[in-house]
Amino acid sequence: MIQLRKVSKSFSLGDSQPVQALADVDLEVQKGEIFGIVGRSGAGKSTLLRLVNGLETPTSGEVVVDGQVISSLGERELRAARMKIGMIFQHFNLLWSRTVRENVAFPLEVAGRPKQEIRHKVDGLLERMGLADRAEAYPAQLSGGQKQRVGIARALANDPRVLLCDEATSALDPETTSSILELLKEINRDTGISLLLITHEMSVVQSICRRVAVMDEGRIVESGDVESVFRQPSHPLTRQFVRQLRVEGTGGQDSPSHGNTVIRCDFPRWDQVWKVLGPAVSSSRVTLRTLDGEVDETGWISVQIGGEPGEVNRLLDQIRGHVELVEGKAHVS
Ligand SMILES: Nc1ncnc2c1ncn2[C@@H]1O[C@H](COP(=O)(O)OP(=O)(O)OP(=O)(O)O)[C@@H](O)[C@H]1O
Repeated sequence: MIQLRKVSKSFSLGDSQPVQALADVDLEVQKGEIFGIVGRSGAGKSTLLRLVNGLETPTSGEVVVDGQVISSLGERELRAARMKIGMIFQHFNLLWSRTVRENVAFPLEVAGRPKQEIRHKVDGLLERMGLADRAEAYPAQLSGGQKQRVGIARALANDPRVLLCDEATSALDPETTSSILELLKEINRDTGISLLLITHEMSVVQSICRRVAVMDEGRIVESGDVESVFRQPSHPLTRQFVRQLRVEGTGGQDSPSHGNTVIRCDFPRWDQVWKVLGPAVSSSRVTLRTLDGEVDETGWISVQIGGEPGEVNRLLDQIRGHVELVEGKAHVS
């Protein structure tokens, strides 16, 4: 569905040396898959997304979306192609002077759809996003999670084939992050839309992606199935990311449901962490935050579990199936 073939992008800044944001990137996102790209700040993730929706053109190489070479389309064709590529953002990018309904209607108005069709479509999307009763509210009157739901509804308005997610949960607390990720999973399941998301949070990748690519200095340094990459990370940067397994919360101000459950896990080897916690996290709506410890150095990590109490208990029950869990301590032998 999305292909990058030998894509490089450099930016020239006056007389200084050009900045190489992407170098020789090959990437393929299949139809209906959820693909994650992780990397530190400046790795080139946003540039990659901007190339996919045609906001940037590559210095060399080719970007193909749904069979169309995005990088060589004329202005009018590009506008039409962009309608089939939805995008959601970390800071939502909503129109603040428009109501929820008007925000979602906006891309349909731009596409010149008839009024009646717009009304019908927007009603359906608001219903689907659980926002029907907030249709006449303004973005400033909504919570972060609700704002992102408006962003998602707006991105889906023209029935795109691809949804690009730019750090879509980075500004949200752990519980809201879980609900937004769950919603994205459902949308992917129900519509078969392909999702390409960029994030610096491995927990996001762990929760919803099937495959992942790790970027560093404009290059993809490792990629593959999430499970195998997490189990046996080969690049030092990937190891660092996997080791973190960290959810950046809201500046340490945890909601009550994110702060109550802390377990210390004794792991003889790093790969056990993924083996035990990975499947449990994938099948429940929880987030994990590593508080302390390094498996390689201390032999344990302490993990704070966030989410609804029922979901947290479900995760603990699943862990119990694999490890001995005694008074907040899990042992793997
Ligand atoms: N329009 C631009 N002009 C000049 N340099 C740019 C431009 N856009 C990006 N860059 C440079 O390209 C490199 C990659 O930036 P990019 O924003 O793609 O990284 P990123 O991984 O998304 O980082 P972050 O997570 O901080 O957003 C950086 O060195 C950045 O300064």
